[in-house]
Amino acid sequence: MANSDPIHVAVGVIENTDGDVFISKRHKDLHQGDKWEFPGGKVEVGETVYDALVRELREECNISVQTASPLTVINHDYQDKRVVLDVWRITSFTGEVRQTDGQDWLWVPVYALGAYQFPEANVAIIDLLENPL
Ligand SMILES: Nc1nc2c([nH]c(=O)n2[C@H]2C[C@H](O)[C@@H](COP(=O)(O)OP(=O)(O)OP(=O)(O)O)O2)c(=O)[nH]1
Ligand SMILES: [Mg+2]
Repeated sequence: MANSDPIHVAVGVIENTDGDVFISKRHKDLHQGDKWEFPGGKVEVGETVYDALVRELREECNISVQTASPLTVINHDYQDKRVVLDVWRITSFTGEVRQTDGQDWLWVPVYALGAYQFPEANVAIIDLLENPL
């Protein structure tokens, strides 16, 4: 188990009107590189997780989150790093979703998410999307 404090990450599940979910591919040099992810990033000092969610989705996908609801919180130990993924479903936003930093991106129907390689912590998120409580 990694000794350092876990990294708190705000993660957004964005759905379009067809019910497809936006995913993008992490740069190969990053932690968990070359895997698909939901947009998001680290909560900074002095920020709430919701602030971080809004900021990251503006930075990474060019949208203004209007409302979002908490979906789940995933604690995961990658051995080299521990993460707490604070996952939100984006319930309304303005702007047009686009990838802003050159990563590959896709809209994928929920039932097809299983065909993409995500970091291990995402398995529980995808399971929840496929089988809502
Ligand atoms: N954004 C995101 N991160 C994820 C997902 N699944 C998962 O395990 N992670 C992990 C990978 C990283 O260790 C961490 C997110 O860190 P990050 O490097 O993307 O954070 P960031 O966007 O703030 O990046 P940076 O400013 O530090 O470059 O969470 C996911 O679906 N989305
Ligand atoms: Mg990020």
